[in-house]
Amino acid sequence: MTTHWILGPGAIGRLLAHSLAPIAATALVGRRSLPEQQALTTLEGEQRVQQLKVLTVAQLGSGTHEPPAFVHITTKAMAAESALAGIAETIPPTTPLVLWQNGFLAQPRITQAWPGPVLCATTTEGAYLVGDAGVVHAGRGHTYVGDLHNQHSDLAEALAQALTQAGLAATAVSDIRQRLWQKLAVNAAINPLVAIHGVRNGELRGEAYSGHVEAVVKEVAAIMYAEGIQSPNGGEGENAWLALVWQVVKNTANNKASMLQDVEAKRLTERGAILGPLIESAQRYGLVSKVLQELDDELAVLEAGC
Ligand SMILES: NC(=O)C1=CN([C@@H]2O[C@H](COP(=O)(O)OP(=O)(O)OC[C@H]3O[C@@H](n4cnc5c(N)ncnc54)[C@H](OP(=O)(O)O)[C@@H]3O)[C@@H](O)[C@H]2O)C=CC1
Ligand SMILES: CC(C)(CO)C(=O)C(=O)O
Repeated sequence: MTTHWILGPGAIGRLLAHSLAPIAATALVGRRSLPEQQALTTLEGEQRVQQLKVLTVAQLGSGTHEPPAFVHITTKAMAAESALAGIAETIPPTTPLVLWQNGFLAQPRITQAWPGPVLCATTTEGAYLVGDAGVVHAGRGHTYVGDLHNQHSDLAEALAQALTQAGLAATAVSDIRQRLWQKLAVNAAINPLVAIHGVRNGELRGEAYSGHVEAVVKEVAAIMYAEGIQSPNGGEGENAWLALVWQVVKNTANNKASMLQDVEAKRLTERGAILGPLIESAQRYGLVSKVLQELDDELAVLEAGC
C-alpha cells in the first residue's frame, strides 16, 4: 500500500491526512504530539472524526518504519527546509517529496538540494485549524502538481490520481513554475496590504487602498514579464494581472487572508516566500521594486513586534 507521510500537521496537512487516510497508509508528522482522534468539518458542515496515525519527528527517529512512497511537506514556506532536515536521516534520499508551500522560496532550494524527485503542489483548497484536534475544509479548490524540471511526469500523474481519488481534485501539469509564480503575483498584490492595514480582502477595492494595489501590480507585472511568466487568462501585461487580482479580491472579498491571520496571531508571515523572490528578481533584472520593498519593510516591522 502506498504510504504518505505528511510533515507539518497544520491546516493543509490535516486536510490531506483526513482525505488520504481512507485510501492509503498515512502518517501525520509534527514537532509536538497531537491527539490521534482528529475531526474534519467538511464543506457541507458535517463533522467527521477519524483516528489518524500521528507521530512526532522524535518518534520517527527512534523507530523503524517502512519507507514512505511520498513525503508531503505542509509547513509554512520558511519552515520547509528545517522541517525536512529534521527527518532527512530517517528516509531514503530517493524518497519523492511534495512541497505544498505558497510562494517560491522552498521549491527551488529543496529541488536543488534533495537527491530524489521533488514535486510541487499549488492548491486553491482552503482550510483552517480549530485547536489541536480539528480542521475545517473552508473552500473547494483544485490542486496542480508537477516538478520544476519536468523530469517526473509519471510520479506527478500518480500523485494527482491519488489526490483526486481522495476527494481533492488534482491535475498533473508540465508548467508548475508558471503556476507557482502566477499565484505568487496574486498573493503579493493582496496579502501584504491586507495584513498591514488589518482589512478583509474586499476592502482593497475602496479608495483608500485601490491605488496601492495598482502600484503593486505595476511592479509585479514587469517582474512577471522578465521572468517569462505568461499573463493570466490569455490577456496582455499589467491590465491582465490587474484584472486577475480584482477577480480574486471579488471572489474572496470576505476572507481574512493568510498573512493577516499570521499578523493577528503574532506569527512570522510568508513575506520571504512571496515578496522575497519578486524583489530578488527585480534586482536581477534591474527593475523597480520600491513599492514591494516598502511592503516588505513594513511587514518586517510588524513581525519584529511578534
Ligand atoms: N491553509 C490554506 O488554506 C492554504 C495554505 N497554503 C499554503 O500551505 C502551506 C501550509 O499552510 P497552513 O497549513 O495554512 O499552515 P499552518 O500554520 O496551519 O501549518 C503549518 C504546520 O507546520 C508545522 N511545523 C512547523 N515547523 C515544523 C517542523 N520543523 N517540523 C514539523 N512540523 C512543523 C506547524 O506545527 P506547530 O503547530 O508545531 O507550529 C503547523 O502544524 C503554506 O505555505 C500556505 O501558504 C496554500 C493554499 C491554501
Ligand atoms: C488568494 C488569497 C489572498 C485569499 O485570501 C490567499 O491565497 C491567501 O489568503 O493567502
